[in-house]
Amino acid sequence: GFLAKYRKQSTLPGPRGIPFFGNVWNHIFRTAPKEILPKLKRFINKYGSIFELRMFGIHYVFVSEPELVKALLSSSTNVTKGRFEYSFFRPLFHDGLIVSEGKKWRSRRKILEPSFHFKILKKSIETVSRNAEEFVSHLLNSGGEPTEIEDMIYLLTLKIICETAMGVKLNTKDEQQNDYIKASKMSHDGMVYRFFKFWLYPDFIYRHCNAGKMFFKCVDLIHNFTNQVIRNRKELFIAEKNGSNCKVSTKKEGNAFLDNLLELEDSNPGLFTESDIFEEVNTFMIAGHNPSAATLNFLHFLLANHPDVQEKIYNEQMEILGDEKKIPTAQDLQKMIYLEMVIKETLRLYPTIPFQSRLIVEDLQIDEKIIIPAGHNLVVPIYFVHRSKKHWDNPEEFIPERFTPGNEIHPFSFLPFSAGPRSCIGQKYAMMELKTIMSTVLRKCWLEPVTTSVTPDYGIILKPAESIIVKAFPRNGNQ
Ligand code: HEM
Repeated sequence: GFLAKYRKQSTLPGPRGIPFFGNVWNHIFRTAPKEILPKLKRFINKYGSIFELRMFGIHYVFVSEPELVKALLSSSTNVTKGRFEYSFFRPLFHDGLIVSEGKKWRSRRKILEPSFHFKILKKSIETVSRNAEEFVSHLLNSGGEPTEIEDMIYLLTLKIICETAMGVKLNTKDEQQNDYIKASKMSHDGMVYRFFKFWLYPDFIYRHCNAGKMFFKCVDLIHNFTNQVIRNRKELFIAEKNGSNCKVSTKKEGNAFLDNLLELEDSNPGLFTESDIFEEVNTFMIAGHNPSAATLNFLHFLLANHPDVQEKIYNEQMEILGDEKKIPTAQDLQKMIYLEMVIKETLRLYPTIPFQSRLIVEDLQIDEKIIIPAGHNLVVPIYFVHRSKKHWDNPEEFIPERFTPGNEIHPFSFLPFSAGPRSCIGQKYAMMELKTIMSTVLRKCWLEPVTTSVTPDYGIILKPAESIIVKAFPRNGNQ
């Protein structure tokens, strides 16, 4: 009977606001984007693990205590994304898995999940390895000179997702893929920019201003590239199908993601359409290359600055694989315990998706006293959950040993892939990809730092404010 239902006249702590604009206007909108993370940190320090920001009657409840986060992310009903801020995503993602809701999301998730089954992922290791080797030779071509790695890394992960999931090999010399990567980054920055400029919220205004025009130009470029990938694969798919009387699916075991969708279209005419294929291929091409690339960027930075960790990974690699050329098998990847600890520690310090939000569709009791009413948004600031002093010793430091198997870690204090029903569908894929790439890079290269410190920048994808520059030397060459 003591449950004090938290109503619109909030009893939750938070900075003071003004009517209509709430407290977002003076505390967030008027803050430079690079000051947002420090500001949110001050709020958490001041108001604790649950506080509220409000604007235009929309409530954002920030929850950073793992037990409370658990109530949210384990919920099977609160799986809808924050409707307002995710509406900025729609022109880019349409109604793909990242933003879809309700029945559509549930059925799509079920259809798409088997494409990321372990059996399928196993088949991608070789492709990932081959692309990683090409990346290593570019890196080593620099002859030990300071090299900015971000562009090379984005191209690497884009090529990997296109080849493994879409069955389309990109032409290295083709400028279009670089334009795609640039447009994809700019569209993300564009969405963040819009969020801070409330007068750009109405679509009819946004479409006519320079920022909006630039955003839609990027979206067009991205969509054209996606369509080209689909066309390329579809031509092959049709040719294969016409070449034999049997269905394509019976010929190949463990098809790539796009082949599965083409089969669905083929066997359910009218029910699974071209536009259904487009929205998911487009979604998976973006989500499948962007956070992995951002993570690899941070990984190279951390490893260049921690030679002891690099050496330990190298030793583990040699123990498992024996030499620098061997392509790892799925079992080999499973044995790379220390490398996995390093990847996890990188994702703890730099969770490349730093915030998640959910729309509460059914009143949610998150502890004995507090019920968040339907209609509010809950935001999990993962970046701060990962740096909480309560749950991590020396949280600001890079200590892979904290992930030694057997160490006790609250499962909801480490959420780089989120958790529960709406967690990352590509989590296993990403770990396979990151391990395979780092195994290839570190067996062949020794990294030294040029960039020695970074400041993470607020964004949909967490990125360093500075360019990451390293020097790469061959491991068994003239070091
Ligand atoms: C290090 C790499 C990655 C990280 C850190 C990451 C992180 C995340 C997180 C935190 C979410 C939940 C987002 C939210 O709640 O708003 C998510 C969702 C998603 N991720 Fe990943 N991801 C990674 C790689 C991938 C890859 C490789 C793919 C595809 C192959 C992928 C596809 C998706 C999709 C489609 C969703 C939406 C799932 C749904 O709503 O049902 N991600 N990811």
